[in-house]
Amino acid sequence: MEKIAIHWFRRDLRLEDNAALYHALKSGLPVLGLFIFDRHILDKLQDKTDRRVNFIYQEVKRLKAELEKLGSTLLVKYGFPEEVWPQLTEELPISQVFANRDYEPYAQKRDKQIYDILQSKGIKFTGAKDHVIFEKNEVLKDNGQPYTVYTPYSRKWKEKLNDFYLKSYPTQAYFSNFYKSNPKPIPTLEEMGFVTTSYEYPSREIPMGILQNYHLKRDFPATQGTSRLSVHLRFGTISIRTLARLAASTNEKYLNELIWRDFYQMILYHFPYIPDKAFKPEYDRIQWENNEDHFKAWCEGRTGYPIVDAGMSELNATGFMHNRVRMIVSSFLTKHLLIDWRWGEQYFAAKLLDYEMASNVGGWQWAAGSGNDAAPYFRIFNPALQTEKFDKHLDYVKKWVPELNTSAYPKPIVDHTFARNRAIERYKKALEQK
Ligand SMILES: Cc1cc2nc3c(=O)[nH]c(=O)nc-3n(C[C@H](O)[C@H](O)[C@H](O)COP(=O)(O)OP(=O)(O)OC[C@H]3O[C@@H](n4cnc5c(N)ncnc54)[C@H](O)[C@@H]3O)c2cc1C
Repeated sequence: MEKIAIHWFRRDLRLEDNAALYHALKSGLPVLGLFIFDRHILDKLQDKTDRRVNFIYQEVKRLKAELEKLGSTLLVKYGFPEEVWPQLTEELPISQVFANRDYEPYAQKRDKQIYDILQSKGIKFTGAKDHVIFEKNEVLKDNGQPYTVYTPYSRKWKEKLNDFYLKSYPTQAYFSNFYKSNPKPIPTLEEMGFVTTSYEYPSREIPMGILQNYHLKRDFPATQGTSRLSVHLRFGTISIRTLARLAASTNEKYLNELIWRDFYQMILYHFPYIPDKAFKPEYDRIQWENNEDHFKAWCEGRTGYPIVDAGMSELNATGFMHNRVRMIVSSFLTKHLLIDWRWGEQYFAAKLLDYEMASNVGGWQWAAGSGNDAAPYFRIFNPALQTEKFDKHLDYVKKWVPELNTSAYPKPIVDHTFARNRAIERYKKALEQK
């Protein structure tokens, strides 16, 4: 059998404008696509109807069908990558492997392990940048250190941006280089321990009208003012280059949000301890209340604070929550309830369709005040004022909390003024400790 190259799809579930796939297709070797349902990740998911798994499954099937139309196929495996790869190298004449880089700590460890396995068999493993516009050390301070504050980072990011970084990889021109194969079987979701659910995922189309008016509407959760593309950026079902190119020519505010995404990816890469520890260590001295009843009420949307409950109810029902409301509920958990931000981060990790470790940890540490460029600890969102400003007519609240103004709706679990003062005192005490 002739030598082949493998393109290992991970968070880049598309054929068009895909960096590593482009390099694979130009390698001169026939290219076979591979996707591994990774048991290190799947085994930890408790909800067997998990929306993310269903989403990935649907997209993997789409990718497989697209490849089969081109006379190729997608190999789909279920297992532990460090066991799947040695097996594949026995079964197939692999000479090179291509994949796009992933900056999460687990992925970095996994890729190093696979790199070593492949190297021991004389197989080259080539990585490419695809998930972000600028990665790792591409945007650094003048002294060579990573930025930890967003504003100067974004300034430098914009200075560095040019057409080269936004250009699409024209993979289509090389589609004839896919390895010719009959269709291969794919394990069912049920065989992998999950249940197939029907759920309508946000569209993969880029909503140009929303991008144009983004700066005016993005903060109002009752309106469709944001793009809802987060799940597609997370799994690479759209290309960040395509989106950033459109953003750069349409709406700077929208581009700024994409820069936040790059920023948090870069922060996680340079500071891989932040999923577990405060970026600013003194914040790990805070004495959290960690009241389990309060945490349960927050998770279930029964805090008696309508905007908080609406957000949690939207999250539980759909796997999505509007950014403004994410900010309010995370501030409420960490400040009003004095519950460790890691509890909230974990809850979001279990529920969010667009869960992305870098952005989620970044968002939570921002809310808790412990992050690299966080809200000052004494800035405590007032849920009532936030509602007045961003959901004046209670359209969002009423949609998600229909029991509002009935006897079924709970009384507030903490008093706002009491909670605010308690948080300021508690934070101050921790930060003043030597
Ligand atoms: C506590 C907290 C947790 C969060 N967890 C996640 C998460 O797990 N995954 C995630 O993708 N985003 C997260 N965010 C950021 C943000 O809320 C979502 O990206 C956004 O709500 C997704 O909706 P959208 O696609 O309509 O966003 P839009 O407003 O249309 O923004 C476009 C894209 O920009 C990126 N983006 C926007 N805001 C941010 C931000 N603050 N940080 C990083 N990227 C951003 C996203 O990729 C988003 O899809 C979190 C924010 C907070 C405050």
